[in-house]
Formats: sequence, C-alpha cells, structure tokens
Amino acid sequence: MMEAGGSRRNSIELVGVKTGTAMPAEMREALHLRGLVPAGIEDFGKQEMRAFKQLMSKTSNLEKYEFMATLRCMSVNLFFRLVLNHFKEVAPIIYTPTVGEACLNYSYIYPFIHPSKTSVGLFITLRDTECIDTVIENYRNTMAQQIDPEIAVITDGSRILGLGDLGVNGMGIPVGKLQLYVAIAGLNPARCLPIVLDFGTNTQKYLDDPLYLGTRERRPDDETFYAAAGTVLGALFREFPGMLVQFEDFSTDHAFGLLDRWRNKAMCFNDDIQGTGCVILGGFISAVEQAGIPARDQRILFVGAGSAGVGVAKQLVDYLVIEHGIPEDEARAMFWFVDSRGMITANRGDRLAEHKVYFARHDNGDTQCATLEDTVEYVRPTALIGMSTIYKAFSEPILARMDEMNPTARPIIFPLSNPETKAECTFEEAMRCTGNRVLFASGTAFPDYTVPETGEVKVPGQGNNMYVFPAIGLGSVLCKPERITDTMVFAVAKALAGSLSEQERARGELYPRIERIREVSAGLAAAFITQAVREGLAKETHWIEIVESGMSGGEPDGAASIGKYARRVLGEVKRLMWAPTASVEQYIVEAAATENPDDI
Ligand SMILES: O=C([O-])CC(=O)C(=O)O
Ligand SMILES: [Mg+2]
Repeated sequence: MMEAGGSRRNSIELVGVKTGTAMPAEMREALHLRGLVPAGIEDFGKQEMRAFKQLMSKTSNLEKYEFMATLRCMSVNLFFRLVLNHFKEVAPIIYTPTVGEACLNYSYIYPFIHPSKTSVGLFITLRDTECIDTVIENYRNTMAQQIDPEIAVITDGSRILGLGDLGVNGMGIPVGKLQLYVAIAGLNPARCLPIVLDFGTNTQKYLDDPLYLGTRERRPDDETFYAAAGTVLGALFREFPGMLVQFEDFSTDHAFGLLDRWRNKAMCFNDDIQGTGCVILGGFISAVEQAGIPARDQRILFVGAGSAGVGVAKQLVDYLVIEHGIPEDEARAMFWFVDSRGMITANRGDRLAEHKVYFARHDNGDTQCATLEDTVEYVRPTALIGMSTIYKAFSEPILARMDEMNPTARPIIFPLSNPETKAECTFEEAMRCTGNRVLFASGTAFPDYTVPETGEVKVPGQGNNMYVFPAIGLGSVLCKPERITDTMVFAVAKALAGSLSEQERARGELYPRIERIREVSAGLAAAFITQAVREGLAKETHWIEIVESGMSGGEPDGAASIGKYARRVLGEVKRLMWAPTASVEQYIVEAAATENPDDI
C-alpha cells in the first residue's frame, strides 16, 4: 500500500496531509516524516475539539468566518464535522448573520491560497456567457472523477439578504447555502456548485473600490440580463441533466422573472420566494395553532410590500383557504399591508405597483394611515409580519401596543428582515414588551432570552429558509421531479409545522430546535418526495415504488395522510444522506480510492 512513485504516491501524500495529526504511524514512516511532526497520533474527534477551540478563541465573527473558510480549504471532512457537531454555534458563522458581513467584505477577505477543488464555484461574466461551453468544460476539468454536480445555487448578487446590490461579493451566499445543504441535508460536497452571475453592479462604492473583485460596470438592461441568464441556465440544464438549480438573492423583479421563465421547464426553485414563503408558512401554522383564537379571527399586518412579502402573504391565504376552509375573499380580507407611503389602500391616490393591487384595501372609506403606528391603531392586528428591511421598525411602543391590543390571544410577531442590522426588532424587545407572551419568529438568529423574574430560558424561532431549502433540494435531488410545484412546497411547510416535538410545542416554540435540523430535514424531504410522487412528477421510479408501497394499505387519501406515507420514505432518505467520515481508517480507504482526496 505504501510504495512510492507516480501519482499513487502523490495520492497517498495528499491523504497523509489531509489526515494531519491523525496520520497513522506507518504512514508517517512511509512518507519519511519521522521527526517532522509531533508524536501524538489523534483521532478525528480530538482534531475537531482543537478546531472548535481555535474557532471559539477568535474574537470577531468575521475572523471566525475566515477561520472556517480556511479550514474548508484544508479539510472538507473536518470542516463538516465541525459544522454538524456544533451546528448551533457554527451555523451563524458560515451562514446568516455572519455571512452577510462576509459578503460585504468578500473582496477584502478573498483568500490568497488556492481554494480546494471542491470549493471552486463559477464566476460568470457577461463576456463568459458568449463562450459558456468553455466555462463549463473548465469546471468539468476541475472535478474529481468527473462526477456531475447535482445542485447549483446561483445568484447575481443584486439583492444579497437585506443588504442590497453587492455584485460579485454576493458569492458568499451560494457558498454558504451549499455548506448548509451538506450539513443539513446530507448532499455530497463534491456535487455542490455555487455560481455567481457577475454581470456588474449598480453600487457605485464597489465600482470605485480598487479591491473590488468583480466586473466593474453597471448592470445590463432587462433584455440583456434575461438573455445572458438564459444562456447560462440553458447550458447548465443541458450539460448536467437532472441537476437542481436554486435561485438565490436576485433583485425582486428578476427573481420572479427567472422563476416564471424556468419553473415549468426545469427542476428549479427560488429560495427567497418559495423557501422563505414555506418557512414562514410553517411557523405561521404553528403560531396560529398556539395563539388562542380561531384562525379566521387573525388580523395580519405585513410591513414591507415587496413582491417577496406579497408572495408570502398569498401563500398564507392559500393555507387559510385550503386548511381552514375560509373563502378566498374572506381570507384575503384578513391581511393589511404597509409600505413606505403607509397603509396600502385602493384609494390612496398613487398608482400601485402591480403586485400590490391584490391586497389593497377597499374597505377603508376615507381613512388613510401614513405611518406604521397609525396603521397598527387602525387595524388592531393580531399578527405583525416584518419584511421591510427597516431596522427597529417594530419600535417598543408598537410592540407594547400589540400586547395591549391582544389581551387574550398571544400576539404573533415575525421580524423577518435579515441580517440583524435590518431586523424590525429583536427577540429580547419582543419578549419584554409583550410580557413574554409573543409568538416569535425572526429571519436572523437572535440569542436566547432569560425571563428575569423566573430565570426561564426562551428560545427564539428562526423563520429562516434554512429550515426548508435543504429539504426541498434534497427531495428534488433524490426523486428528480419534472418541476417543483407550489403544492410540493406546501407539503414541506405542513411537515415543518408537524415536526415540532411535544416539548417544543409546550414551550410555545414555532420551529423545531436547531440541533434537530438534520433529522427534521430528512422528514421534510420525505414529505416533499411523497407529494412529488402523488403528483405524478417524480422521475426516479425507485421512489414511486416506495411511496406506493406505503399507500397500498388502503390509508385514506388527502393531504393529512402525507406524514404517514412520508414515514415509509424517511428511512430511504436517511440512508442516502452524506456524512463526513468519522474514522481515520475509513477516511484513508476512501481517500486512497479517489483521484482527489480534496473531495472527501
Ligand atoms: O440567507 C438567509 O438567511 C435567508 C435568505 O435567503 C435571505 O435573506 O435572502
Ligand atoms: Mg436568500
């Protein structure tokens, strides 16, 4: 096994380097390392402890992010063991909120070391789209063993979180999302492809910044954008048939435009529209169940009327119609919106953007509310949903009013803007101002809150799409639906609400504890696959058989039985999820079998 010479020897050396302090004695001998490395021979657990200690010793979150990014280049295996085994601490570093800070600084912290092959993503400029086949060929040549990617997360950096147009710096988002795909959904890291469409930026600061890494020009017009994006997507779907594309953080119009153009043609979804909608719906279902008033008595005030907010509200309407039998007109009348000009009404005097018309109020008579405060007094909401990216828009007086106005029902307050610097309020504020009664979900991660009087620790719900996109993606990658339908996404939202444990429910939580996210995601993926099979859209016949074997027992039809069918699928989903290798011996066997140990 240890003979030297040629690429075999190189491969063994690489394995040796990758195992680091875990390198077995005979490998050290064979590689002539006697005297060159410390004596201690460790297992992976020890390495993980040391890495975690080093990580935690960094004082700023950005330093922690950089540490993780470097670790990822050095050992995929160690990186993911750290993420998986310390998810609660590490997720906010590699993902939101720190990833936002990392994107803002992307051009400054870009590493000097060459990234490991698996972390290579695609940076595609407008010029590159003219020779897209070469770009894909180049990517292929970097891939070990020529395995095709099974998922791409793609952005053009034009609307990164709530931070705006960051251009190429937005690459941190597809990278971070895919790291969560591996940790949460067990996708193989070697088969994940982050892509940024570097078509320029309209942010002058970057155009003027000598260290900006992207294309130094303004963004193209719509026609050029759609043609160029179409060239890239067409090539990706052609070259990697069966690959899932997740659209991420495109400016709102393009997000909807791309989704409309591709959703019926290929396996794709938009995380900010469908993923965010799904996770909010899941949390909302749980909140409505716990609020203490009938669903149809909810009065829901949305703050921020971008198309994402409106899209989310429409999903809530569908839910109220389908699950609570409320007629659509009545369900729609349970919603109010506030934008920068105040409450959205049909007679406000301005021309409403197309997407706002559906929810514009017609029953306000002469009343117009110019501010959120006025609208709250007028609507007397039971639920306040923030998608405004306005920091502290839910001021303490507004939160206190939500408490006073809802003496019997528990107020629902969802500050969903992201990252923390854009959040409408914090968990601590919402708890304090509502006598700890709030049913809370935020877009960013907030710390736990200890109730001063009782010492009870309250855990904030994180209505972040990380609860669902990994499951939608995993489900898609496994059963390969011809397309991803709203009803498949709806099945995931319902399964998410259904995934709360007895204790979580008793504590008034709206989402399962983050530590359980991998297990929960497997269940959600199973619900997705089951629904895809039921809709006749799953192309992997393997799943059709498994789902049908579960259905053949004569169980009742209908959405409520999805969970039951899904359980039969769950075992198979779990079996197929990737996990980092825990034993050094196994790792060496795997690494020796691959051309490129960087990938494991
Ligand atoms: O990345 C996140 O944390 C959630 C998300 O998709 C966004 O805010 O665009
Ligand atoms: Mg996003």
